[in-house]
Amino acid sequence: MKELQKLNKLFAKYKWQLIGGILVTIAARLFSLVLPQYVGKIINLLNDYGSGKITDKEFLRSELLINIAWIIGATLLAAGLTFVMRQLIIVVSRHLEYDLKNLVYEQYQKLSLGFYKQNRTGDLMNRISEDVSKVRMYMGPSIMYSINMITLFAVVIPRMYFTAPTLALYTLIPLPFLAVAIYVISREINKRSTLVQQYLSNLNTVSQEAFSGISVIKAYNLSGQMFQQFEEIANESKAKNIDLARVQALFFPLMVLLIGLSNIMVIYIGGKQVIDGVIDVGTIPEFLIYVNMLTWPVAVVGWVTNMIQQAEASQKRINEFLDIEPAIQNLQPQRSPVKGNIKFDQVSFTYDDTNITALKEVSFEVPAGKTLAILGKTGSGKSTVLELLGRLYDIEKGSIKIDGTPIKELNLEDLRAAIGYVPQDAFLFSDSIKNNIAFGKVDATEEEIITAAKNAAVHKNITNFTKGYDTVLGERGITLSGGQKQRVSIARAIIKKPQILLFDDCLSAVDTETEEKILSNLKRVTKDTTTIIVSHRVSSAKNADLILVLDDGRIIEKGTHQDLVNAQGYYAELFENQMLEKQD
Ligand SMILES: Nc1ncnc2c1ncn2[C@@H]1O[C@H](COP(=O)(O)OP(=O)(O)OP(=O)(O)O)[C@@H](O)[C@H]1O
Repeated sequence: MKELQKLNKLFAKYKWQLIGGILVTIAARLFSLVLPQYVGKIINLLNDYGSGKITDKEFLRSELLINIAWIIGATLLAAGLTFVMRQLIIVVSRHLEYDLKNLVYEQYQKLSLGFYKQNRTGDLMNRISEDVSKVRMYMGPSIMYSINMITLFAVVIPRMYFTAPTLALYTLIPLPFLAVAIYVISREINKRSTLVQQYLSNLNTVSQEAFSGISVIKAYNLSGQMFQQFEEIANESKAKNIDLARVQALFFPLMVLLIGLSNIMVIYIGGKQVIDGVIDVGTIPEFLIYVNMLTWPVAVVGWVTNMIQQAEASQKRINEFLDIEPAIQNLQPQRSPVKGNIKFDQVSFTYDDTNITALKEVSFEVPAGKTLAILGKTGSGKSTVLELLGRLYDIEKGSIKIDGTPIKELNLEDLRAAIGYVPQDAFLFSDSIKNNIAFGKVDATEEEIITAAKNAAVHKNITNFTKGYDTVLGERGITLSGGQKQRVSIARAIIKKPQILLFDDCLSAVDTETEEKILSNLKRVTKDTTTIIVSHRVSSAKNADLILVLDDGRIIEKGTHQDLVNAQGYYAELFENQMLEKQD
């Protein structure tokens, strides 16, 4: 139960509802005890009438009516209270589930990119859905059934014992066996359902990948092979489901068998005691009802024990993530406005997971409002410079300052709010184009959205779609071309009017003419914005105030376009080649 203790903080928030739920459960159980006693009384009355002890029919009728009224009244009350009990405890467990999901989601958002590299998305999804659901079973149903069971035992067993001690003993003998049997079976059911779940998630992964990559599968004529792979997993999944069904099929027959045994004990031992005059005949139906009332709670002992064990295991997995200290922390509670002067001083950076040193002693400065272009071969560290500026990773060596302050000392929210980042692989949500652009500025007006799209040279493309800005993208919508995606992503960054704009090779999929148009628009609308353009093309870099050429994490050339052309190095060669390509 150590892991589950973490939930106590959440429980505290709903303590009054929970205490209310417990009291209502106890009351509901007490009222449900009226039925067996009054059924016993009715049978005794009828027995007395049959044996001639009662002769007054009117008296018998009114007595029966009174007893039946008691039964109806108490049963209705017990039913009403059971409803309130579920409303309180189960509803609280849904609130707790919601709180726990939010807690995990909030933590996920705080965790760094490094965390996401180390953990698979499927695992993150599982912990926030499957595991949280299992913990909810502990927070709601197990608590409710446990209280129910304890109250019922505390009241029914003494009552049985005082009414007929020997009969009580014989009746109760099969019940512990039932508890153990249910425990064993439900443990087996859980083991097998976990396997079924695993196969189901394999099936989902295979089908999802197949559907996402349907164009590649068709182009390479791999449909048959993919189907075979699917069929193999589907067959294994079917086998696991049959295994599960086999054990599940044992659950109810076993319960019926053990209840049957208890019932036979009541009738056999009870019948003998009635003949010997130890108990009256009404005790037999009274006990039969008790046995049936106790069966489910007894079975629940095994079931709940299992549920708690599973919740403990799930909470352990959730705690593993909740206990991770986010690698990137906000160390500055005060607001820190950003102007945009960027200075890298001897910055070196190694990615933890690959151990690749992506940047080696990199130093440069970009005054606020100026433009820097970074060129270099693939893998030379260009994107890393941008990621470090947004504090997606923290550096160990050197310093990165904005407006003279080390970025770690800036308020993290303000820093990120000041940055408009267009990543290499533009990610667009399955939503309208309008909302995808407004993602950069939630309260953007229609006019702002259109202006941003015009500046990103994508307005015309958008208006050509029948639904214009309301066109839905992604799975249920249209697929944009690579270049259109990049430009929508640029519109999203510039609508934010940030102090710093970071473009990671985001003009690679547009033709040079459109590239020129976007760059000149950017120059106009972002004249006070510090801009860093990462590119493979000289055309994107040539007008920058400063150009860096990176090679294997080091700066090998640095200067203006003219400086670097004169230097006759990598940049000059690239420039010449690209000029030649243009002429071809
Ligand atoms: N998240 C990461 N985890 C581990 N290693 C990484 C990560 N991102 C990049 N690297 C490694 O760091 C080095 C620099 O990568 P980076 O993406 O900065 O290069 P780049 O110059 O932007 O390349 P490209 O032009 O192909 O985009 C590469 O060797 C890359 O494999």
